[in-house]
Amino acid sequence: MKKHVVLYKELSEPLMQRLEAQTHVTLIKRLDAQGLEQLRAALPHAHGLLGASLKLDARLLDLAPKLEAVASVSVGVDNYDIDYLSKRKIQLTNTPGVLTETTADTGFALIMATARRVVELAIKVRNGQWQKNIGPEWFGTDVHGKTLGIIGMGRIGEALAQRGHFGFGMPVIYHSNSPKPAVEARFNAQYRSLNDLLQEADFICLTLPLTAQTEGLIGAQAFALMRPESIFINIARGKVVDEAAMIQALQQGQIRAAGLDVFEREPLDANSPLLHMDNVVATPHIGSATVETREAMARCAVDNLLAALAGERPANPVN
Ligand SMILES: NC(=O)C1=CN([C@@H]2O[C@H](COP(=O)(O)OP(=O)(O)OC[C@H]3O[C@@H](n4cnc5c(N)ncnc54)[C@H](O)[C@@H]3O)[C@@H](O)[C@H]2O)C=CC1
Ligand SMILES: O=C(O)C(=O)CO
Repeated sequence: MKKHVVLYKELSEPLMQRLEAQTHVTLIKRLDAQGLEQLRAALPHAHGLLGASLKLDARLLDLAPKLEAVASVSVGVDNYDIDYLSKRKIQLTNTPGVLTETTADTGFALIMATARRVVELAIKVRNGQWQKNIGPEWFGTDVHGKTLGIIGMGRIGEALAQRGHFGFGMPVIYHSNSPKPAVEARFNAQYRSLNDLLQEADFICLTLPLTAQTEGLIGAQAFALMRPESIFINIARGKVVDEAAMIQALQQGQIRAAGLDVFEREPLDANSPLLHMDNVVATPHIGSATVETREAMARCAVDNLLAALAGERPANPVN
């Protein structure tokens, strides 16, 4: 008998065909109010779930007594109650690795955009404000040769270090759970305490997961340690940062600029002060959002789900 899978993310035709060949699929196209209703109605029959961007807590999981596996189309797993999934012996999987390079590209795009004021100045050109040779008031700051600070030296942190070290001649300093000698050797990187990194780095980049330990890690005290010429980049998760403290740091000139792909609440509120600051580049959580990478992530999630439902060990177990 085929098992029942609930998808809350659309898949490409080839992946859909693969999944449908082996399982009964219920597709929920959008997680709006109606989609959530459909999800609740489908959960009692579900053996497998596949999707992203849904807070999957005990309340929802309790609607799914037959659930065996959840395949997240993401590397971050902060949306899942992992302890409860484990207690219920439900296999959670994620998609590490396949999105690493693309997400590091996004990080570097934010570094370049903030340092060279790409978005702010492109808007001025579009608005007809470029009417004479530009002066220092439109100058940016160099990226090459500046100190790159990475908080969370994992897969994406390393890919960022690679770009900074080999591509831009940047000295790399990092803070992580523990020192990483192989990374230090490869990128001539140096370990720092969190506070030392915040004081020393020209670019402070977050590439660590959202966990109970990292929630709110970068707050008012952390921004107070940064320098007025520092640029803050967040491609990790919004809740690692105290957003109100970050807004205050930007308003008071405690830091030069911020490049933000993730926010405390997503989508970002249209009234957020961040949207009225020339020195903020805000993107809509596009870290892994390329055609190629999103397909690779979906393929990885389908592989994981089918393996788990077949009683095999999936390639990317989380619990
Ligand atoms: N903006 C976006 O679209 C994307 C965001 N992400 C986020 O990036 C995160 C990192 O992804 P990967 O590099 O693949 O994960 P990873 O597990 O390879 O790296 C995370 C690193 O952070 C370190 N870390 C964990 N807790 C820490 C703490 N309390 N203090 C210091 N370091 C700590 C770990 O030791 C590890 O080295 C994901 O969990 C996800 O939240 C990932 C992909 C796309
Ligand atoms: O994979 C993740 O964790 C993301 O944030 C989206 O790619």
